[in-house]
Amino acid sequence: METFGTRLHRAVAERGPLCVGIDPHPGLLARWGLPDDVDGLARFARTVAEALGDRVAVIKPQSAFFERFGSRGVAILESTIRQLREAGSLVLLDVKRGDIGSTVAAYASAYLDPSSPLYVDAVTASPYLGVGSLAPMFESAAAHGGGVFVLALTSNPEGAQVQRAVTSGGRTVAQLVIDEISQLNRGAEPLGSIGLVVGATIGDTGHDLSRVNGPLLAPGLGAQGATAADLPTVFGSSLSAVLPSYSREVLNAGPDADALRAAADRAVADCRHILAARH
Ligand SMILES: O=c1ccn([C@@H]2O[C@H](COP(=O)(O)O)[C@@H](O)[C@H]2O)c(=O)[nH]1
Repeated sequence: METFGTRLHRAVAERGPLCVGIDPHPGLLARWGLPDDVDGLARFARTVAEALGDRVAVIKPQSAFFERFGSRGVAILESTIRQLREAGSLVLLDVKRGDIGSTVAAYASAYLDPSSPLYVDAVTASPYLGVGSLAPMFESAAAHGGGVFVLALTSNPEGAQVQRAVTSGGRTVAQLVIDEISQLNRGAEPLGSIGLVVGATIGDTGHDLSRVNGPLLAPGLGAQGATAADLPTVFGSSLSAVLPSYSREVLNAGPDADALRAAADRAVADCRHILAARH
């Protein structure tokens, strides 16, 4: 079975280095002329999947915007995931789950087991109950060719308070997370399947990402103020592993499918140019 790292490496080679988020904010629904209800959600998600599912490497539905409509919203999330997978994009579900290990095992069944209705290629996970508590997700990912992106240095300004706190061993919390994930990816070719989330907004991280050997998801581009030109400062010599992620910047171009495609094409061109320059 192919690993997620291998599948991601191929998808990026074929479609370009880009992740587009599906974040149906109430303001975006209004901008698209859609009602802020389940029907509006369904039309929004279907439009993005139809426009981008066959051309963007990774699509990242933000679970919160589906969950806010309860079980009907989750049903739309399920059908959106199916539609995206059928169209050929890898689906990264942004759920940022984390808990004690026995509960993480249930999250692993929900998202990384192919028999689940919410089965996706990869999920985001929070390490703040200890990186080891996420082991059931890592094991399930390994068993089924899935991936996990663990929060390390997030794009929001509040994150630093926790992530840059210094542990008893002298490393920051973020560096501890980075080092543990680096261990999990050791020796993987062409890329490990356990990634990290590192915001494109944060400037020079002051952290060592050189041994991660896994994908580095970079949210914060566009609406949060970062641009592709910021990526070299943030990622330095690890630039080749970066998966740039945009949500509102691309979604603002909708609902016209051609305009959505053009916005995604612009984003991928900007990123490809910057990432290629530093290889
Ligand atoms: O550090 C992080 C981790 C996750 N996110 C998520 O990414 C998108 C960003 O949306 P934009 O519209 O491109 O700002 C959103 O779903 C966040 O929850 C992040 O921004 N930062």
